[in-house]
Amino acid sequence: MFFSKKWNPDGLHVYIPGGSSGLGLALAILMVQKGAHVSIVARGQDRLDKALVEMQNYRQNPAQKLNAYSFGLNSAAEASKALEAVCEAHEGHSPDAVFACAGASKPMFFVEMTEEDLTQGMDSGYWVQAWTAWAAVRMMVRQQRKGKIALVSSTLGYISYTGYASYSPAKQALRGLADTLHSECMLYGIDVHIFFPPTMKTDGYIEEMKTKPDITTEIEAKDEGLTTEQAALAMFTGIQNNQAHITGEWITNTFRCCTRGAVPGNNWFIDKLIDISSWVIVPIFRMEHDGMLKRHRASHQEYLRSKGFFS
Ligand SMILES: NC(=O)C1=CN([C@@H]2O[C@H](COP(=O)(O)OP(=O)(O)OC[C@H]3O[C@@H](n4cnc5c(N)ncnc54)[C@H](OP(=O)(O)O)[C@@H]3O)[C@@H](O)[C@H]2O)C=CC1
Ligand SMILES: CCCCCCCCCCCCCCCC(=O)[C@@H](N)CO
Repeated sequence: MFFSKKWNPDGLHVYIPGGSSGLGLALAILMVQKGAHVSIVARGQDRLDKALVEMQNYRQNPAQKLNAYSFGLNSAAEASKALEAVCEAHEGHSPDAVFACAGASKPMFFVEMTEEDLTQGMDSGYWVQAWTAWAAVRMMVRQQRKGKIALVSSTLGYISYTGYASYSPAKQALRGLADTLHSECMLYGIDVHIFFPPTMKTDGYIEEMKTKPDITTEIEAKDEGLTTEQAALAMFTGIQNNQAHITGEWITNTFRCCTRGAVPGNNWFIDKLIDISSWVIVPIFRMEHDGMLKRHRASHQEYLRSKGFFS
């Protein structure tokens, strides 16, 4: 609304699952800089400890509660336990905002994926955030408290290409969950957002490069990506502007506008102009993309042979 005040995290409790690294850590630091009480959760204690030390450097006042807890988040029980631990330092009150950043990807060719690769893709792309959303919304509703929930998808939550058969479905499922909750949580005055970041050079990115097919890297070469600081700021700005779907650069924003579904857009007029531009831009992307794949056929056969796939 024209006169409505922008969301201000100063003095609020912000819970960031996946806050020990990458986007989550950049967002945690940004929230500390804005005066929020910040809790982060991840599995690895080392990175949690380092992250907490870094967050302390940005503290605005001595009253800010900055906490880190080690939990896995892959099940309802773990996500609930993590949430309870996080709320203990806040008289058991539900967080004012939950920004679910945890996630991982293991890009590979579909034909090389095992059953475990595919099911783990849903665990570490979808359930790792979905269970937190489930636990947090239930807690907010039980306590009759309002709040904000933001999930983190990816450009691959809108589109996909070779290599992401275990990851893109999970990120697209997160979009389905966010759009459902955007509607359902109106019953409770809880705002729901979802962010679609492009490439960010994080620890997670270094990890995914270990298995990523060359052809996937080649397709992604046109994506300049964002630093985690830029991405965190884009996510925060989108949340402040109450955007249902948030993007941080033009490529993903184009896919947002031409894959728009039925949630509110970000600008009634400009979104349409971008949608019209996609009528030209997307076929150009696709021509280039399809050409790359077709040119890669012979060397892919060679690759599969060298891996013993046919024997
Ligand atoms: N980097 C990129 O190019 C892109 C990333 N994204 C998405 O953005 C989000 C952040 O990515 P990025 O910053 O690169 O990731 P990082 O790998 O750098 O950080 C991921 C964070 O999540 C935690 N985490 C991962 N799995 C679990 C789990 N099962 N339980 C608890 N905590 C977990 C990690 O800690 P620990 O491992 O110790 O548990 C870490 O704190 C992810 O959802 C990712 O899919 C989207 C688009 C592009
Ligand atoms: C069929 C037409 C396809 C056209 C493609 C052109 C667009 C290229 C930009 C893609 C950027 C993707 C970033 C995703 C990062 C991500 O989520 C992973 N790094 C996992 O973490």
